[in-house]
Amino acid sequence: MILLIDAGNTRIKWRLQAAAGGLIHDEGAIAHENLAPLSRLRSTVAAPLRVVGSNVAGTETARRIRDALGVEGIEWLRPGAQACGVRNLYAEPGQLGADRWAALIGAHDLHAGACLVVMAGTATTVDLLSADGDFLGGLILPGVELMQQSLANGTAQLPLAAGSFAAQPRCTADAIRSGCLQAQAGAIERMFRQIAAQPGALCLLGGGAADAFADLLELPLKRFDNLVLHGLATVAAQPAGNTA
Ligand SMILES: Nc1ncnc2c1ncn2[C@@H]1O[C@H](COP(=O)(O)OP(=O)(O)O)[C@@H](O)[C@H]1O
Ligand SMILES: CC(C)(COP(=O)(O)O)[C@@H](O)C(=O)NCCC(=O)O
Ligand SMILES: [K+]
Repeated sequence: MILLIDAGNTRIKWRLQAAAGGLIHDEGAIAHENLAPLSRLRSTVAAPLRVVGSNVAGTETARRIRDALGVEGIEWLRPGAQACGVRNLYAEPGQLGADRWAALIGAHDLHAGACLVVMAGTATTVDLLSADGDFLGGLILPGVELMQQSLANGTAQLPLAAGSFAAQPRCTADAIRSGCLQAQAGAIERMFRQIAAQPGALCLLGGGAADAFADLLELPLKRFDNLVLHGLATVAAQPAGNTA
């Protein structure tokens, strides 16, 4: 059995499957505060269990996950210069978030053409992947919630209110919500222009906040909620994956 773990800044997503490319037994998402579901999971799985993960939530999180699972050897993905047909063109490949790296590997495995890999999580990342597997570069934006919070935190008059999207917002709450959603959608559409002319160019969208603006996007779009986990499975299926 293999357990795949995507530890993000808001939540920890996990998937238990028979083998790297095998049948999915169970999956879920949990808050950082309560890792008990991972301990329960471990106790229901007959050993041996291989654990492969990506973590952008810090070393303390890695330690807590290890303790909750009661395993020593978690194979954490380390972004490098290349893996599974994807080449990392970051000036310092190791600086790239492990979740972005896994998602790019997952995207390249799923889609033959150029794609824009968008993950709407705590932050929103918008990453360009060429048809031949080059990660060309990408954006990091505050996620939808962080954008709204930053306005409430940084101003006297703006509340953290539940607004709705409007093309022409006419109240403060709607203006905030619409501004944050348009910022996300606009950044994504502008990045997509760089690959739009290529045959089969596609935007792959995932992450917990994707529903908030998916409908606004005017581009070829495919929702894929577990791109990071799919990428981790792709890495795990390699004879010598780029994990440590
Ligand atoms: N049940 C939920 N719990 C937490 N966040 C959620 C939930 N549903 C939607 N969200 C949104 O999804 C974001 C977290 O998405 P996720 O992909 O798990 O992020 P990360 O990988 O950064 O942990 C939150 O910022 C929030 O906007
Ligand atoms: C950009 C991120 C904060 C996104 O994290 P998330 O929203 O998934 O929790 C994460 O991928 C990260 O810490 N990256 C390291 C810096 C980089 O990718 O350039
Ligand atoms: K993530």
